[in-house]
Amino acid sequence: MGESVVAASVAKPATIEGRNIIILYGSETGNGEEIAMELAKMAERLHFNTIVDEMDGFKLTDLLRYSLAIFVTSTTGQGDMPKNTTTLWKNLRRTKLNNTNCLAPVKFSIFGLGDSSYPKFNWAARKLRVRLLQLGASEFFRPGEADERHENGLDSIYLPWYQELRDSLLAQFPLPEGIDPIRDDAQLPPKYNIRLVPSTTSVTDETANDENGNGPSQFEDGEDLAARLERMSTESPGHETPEQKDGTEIPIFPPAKLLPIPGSFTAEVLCNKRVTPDDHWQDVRHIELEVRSPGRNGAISFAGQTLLIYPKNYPEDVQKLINLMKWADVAEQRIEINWDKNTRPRDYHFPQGATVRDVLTHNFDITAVPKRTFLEFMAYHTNNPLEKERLQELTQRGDSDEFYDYTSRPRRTILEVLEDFPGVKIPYTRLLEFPIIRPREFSLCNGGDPTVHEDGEPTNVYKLEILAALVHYRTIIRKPRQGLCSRYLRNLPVGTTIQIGIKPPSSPFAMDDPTFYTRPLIGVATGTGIAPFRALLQDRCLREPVVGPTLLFFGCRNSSADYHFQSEWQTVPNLVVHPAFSRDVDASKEEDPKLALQRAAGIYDAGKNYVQHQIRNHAAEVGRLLKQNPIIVVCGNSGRMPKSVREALEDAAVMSGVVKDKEEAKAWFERRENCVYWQETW
Ligand SMILES: Cc1cc2nc3c(=O)[nH]c(=O)nc-3n(C[C@H](O)[C@H](O)[C@H](O)COP(=O)(O)O)c2cc1C
Repeated sequence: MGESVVAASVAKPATIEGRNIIILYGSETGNGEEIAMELAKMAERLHFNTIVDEMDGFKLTDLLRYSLAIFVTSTTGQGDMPKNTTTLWKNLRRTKLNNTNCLAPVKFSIFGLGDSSYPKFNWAARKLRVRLLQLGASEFFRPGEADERHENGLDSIYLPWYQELRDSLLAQFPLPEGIDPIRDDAQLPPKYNIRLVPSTTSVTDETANDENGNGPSQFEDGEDLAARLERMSTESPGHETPEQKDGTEIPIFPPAKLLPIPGSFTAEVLCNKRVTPDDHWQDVRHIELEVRSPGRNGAISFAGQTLLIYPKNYPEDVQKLINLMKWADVAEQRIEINWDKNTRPRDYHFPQGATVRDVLTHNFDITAVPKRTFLEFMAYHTNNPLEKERLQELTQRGDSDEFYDYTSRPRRTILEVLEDFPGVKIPYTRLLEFPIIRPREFSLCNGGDPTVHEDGEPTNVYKLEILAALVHYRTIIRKPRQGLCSRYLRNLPVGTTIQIGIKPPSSPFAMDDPTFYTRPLIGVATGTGIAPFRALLQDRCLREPVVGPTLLFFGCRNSSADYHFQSEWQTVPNLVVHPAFSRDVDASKEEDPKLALQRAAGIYDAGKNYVQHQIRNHAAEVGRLLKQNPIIVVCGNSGRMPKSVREALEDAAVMSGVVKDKEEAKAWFERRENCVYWQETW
């Protein structure tokens, strides 16, 4: 029933006494976790008894039980360790461990993930490595440092490192005679078991027992999802279905079922308004949410915090996958998932009483661009030799270009890839091989006091606001693309209850430090990067009657299209704004000989006026604030912007006489006693 028509061969690793490895990861958005999982599979193929876990899931003393350890960690915030490393990292740094050599038995290697546009590139991995060495651990293999900025992203460094690590493991820890590594064309057994639950059975797993008694796949009007999809497919196109501005149908919105995610809560959508003109290239939404906080009335500050939104798949996409995989007969059945001991990933939260259709809707990102490991997995589940061969070719680790040309560059989705390989039939028992849907992060754009007041009294209701740029573009194969969350937000109806979370600020200073409100602030923001800056300004205005001087450099395309919150700036005390419009070119200015000279010196570029040009244009103002121990906040797109801005600020420091030359300027911005530098780019 719904089971694979393709019998993939499964090879179990041998149990070899003492051949243990532990792979510990720190990850914020899943890249590090993905790499850790892939390394674990590689180690299992080499017959290591392998454990993979978040760093926080692990005690320092337990580390000593493993002969080998691989650490994988990204860097987050301002050169910080990811949240799921905090406890282990704190324990490792305990002063009483200094000079103890307590990790002498541990042989380790470390792989860092970072982005070289941040001033503290790969600092988390570097700090961790230094501390492990200080405590006496030794390296069995060289460290790796991947950079998101490379042409093929993290893979440019990761793939060769992976290959060398594998060779090194085999050379240093050879297999006993008669045991060979498990070949890549044989599948490893899963660490979980999925079974269908007969409808009369009561199960104790979190996937069962819907407390509210609601059918898991029902709309608010009670109509069953499967029935509605069936009805839709027999209706003429457009019938009853409203149209979007571009003439395409608005698809049925995903059901509002909530997931049992610890720390998350619900919010009601109050407003979902497009703030850029219809003919502007980008659809930017101002979204307002109402949150009820039981037991808490009055002031609460959200400035600098990040809102997490949990998007869902559209029913039509889920149906497409069900048809492709031939899962129709199991789609509405409840499932129970059991994990091998100590292998349950912490971020899997299935709806109560979940069916196959439910987990496909709420948990798995079926429109993500597939990772190499997913294509490898597909190869196990086709009987078509041509498909198998093609998938194996695409996933060769030595040649990442072919893989990128097929997946990342055209942004092909998992659904499309499965359509390209119709012979692939994944059994529902391997559902967990699909990538998990992760929450998307948005900086809150309101601060101050977001409490809703009634009759002058504060209530326990709060308003949260975000500014979301929806991802929608055509790829090199001319296919229109939308991000999973962008599509979710684009059609999000007012009045819907959605699931959200809040992440604390990653700011390098304490937000409750009173000097934060009076110190000068230099803000550099591009596009929706203005969101956290607006929240900070609202906070500063509320808290302190004397707000420190504030200088804002804001970059966008046009003064008339995406100059967000322009009308609000006049009311903010002590604020000077210097916008930069990259597409508004004033032809008369181009003829100005003074500007022509400035352009030649890279100070003014009439064709492309970016924030970095404006920083240099106003070097004297910047210098005045630099001398007063300012907070500097840089928000917006990653890429070249953060580096160009840093260079422009260094130039401004030289031009205004704060420092003597560029070299001194570089060191000046690093010193905490001169300024606090906070970069929030994505
Ligand atoms: C808010 C934020 C802050 C970041 N800060 C840094 C940083 O200070 N240094 C760095 O090298 N990379 C930084 N990065 C880049 C991440 O390390 C990189 O994107 C990595 O692939 C994320 O992996 P993960 O999904 O496992 O967390 C930052 C990324 C984000 C989104």
